[in-house]
Amino acid sequence: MEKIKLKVRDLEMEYDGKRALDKVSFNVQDGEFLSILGPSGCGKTTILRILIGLLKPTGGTVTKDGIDITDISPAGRGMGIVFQNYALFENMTVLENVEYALKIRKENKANEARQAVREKALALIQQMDLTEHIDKKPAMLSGGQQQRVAIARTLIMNPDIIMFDEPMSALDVATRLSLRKEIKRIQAEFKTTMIYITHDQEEAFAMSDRIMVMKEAHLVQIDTPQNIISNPANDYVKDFVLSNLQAKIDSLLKYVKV
Ligand SMILES: Nc1ncnc2c1ncn2[C@@H]1O[C@H](COP(=O)(O)OP(=O)(O)OP(=O)(O)O)[C@@H](O)[C@H]1O
Repeated sequence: MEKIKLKVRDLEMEYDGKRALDKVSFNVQDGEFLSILGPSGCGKTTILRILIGLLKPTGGTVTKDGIDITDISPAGRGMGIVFQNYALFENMTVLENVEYALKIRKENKANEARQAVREKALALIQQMDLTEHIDKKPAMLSGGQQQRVAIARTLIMNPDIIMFDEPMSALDVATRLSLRKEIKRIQAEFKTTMIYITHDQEEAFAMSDRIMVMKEAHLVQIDTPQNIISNPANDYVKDFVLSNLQAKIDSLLKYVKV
């Protein structure tokens, strides 16, 4: 039976009297890949910052595994986040970046714990295909490699939910495609619940179990990619989601010989 991982109810956010979220409610299933899709300024990042605990909502609740976490600090939520700009420590090597958070947590423990942290970091670095770059600083890596370091650094904390805030927007097309596969592989292997913010329709349709479409502080539709295509909630969904995909299909069809 499906289990609800996150329950979001009537989420509201106001910045200086301006509404950025208006009564947004949705569930995220355990192990699900949910994309939040919408144009710039519709409230995607605001939702993510509230879910992870960096921002306190002006109204509504967030429940994880049946426990109200609305007022719990980010560190106590067991969630990880991967940012658009990687947010790596520039003065640290790949290994130091990946180890950092877990090392801090276990700082006062025995050498044995430190050894365990090292082993876990090495295993993740290998899994993310970064072994040859282990002693390099972020500036010496490509954008895709830096994003893989950022993902390894998140995974070392064993989060049961990982949020991605437009993680591919600075990357070229080929790197995006390989990182998409990598993220889906991690999801399958670790059974992690993933919430993925994007304004790229194709990315959302290629990766998601369900897509949540937003417009101007409101949730417009949340459903599987198939159902959004076959049954868009309104003209906005049809235009924003589908016409953009159609434009891509049309441009590809030019290359098809009939
Ligand atoms: N700290 C803030 N102070 C004031 N207004 C803010 C703040 N953060 C966001 N907003 C406003 O709230 C609305 C939603 O912003 P948000 O960043 O959540 O949108 P978004 O969908 O993530 O956009 P983008 O795709 O451009 O990142 C926007 O109108 C934005 O200008």
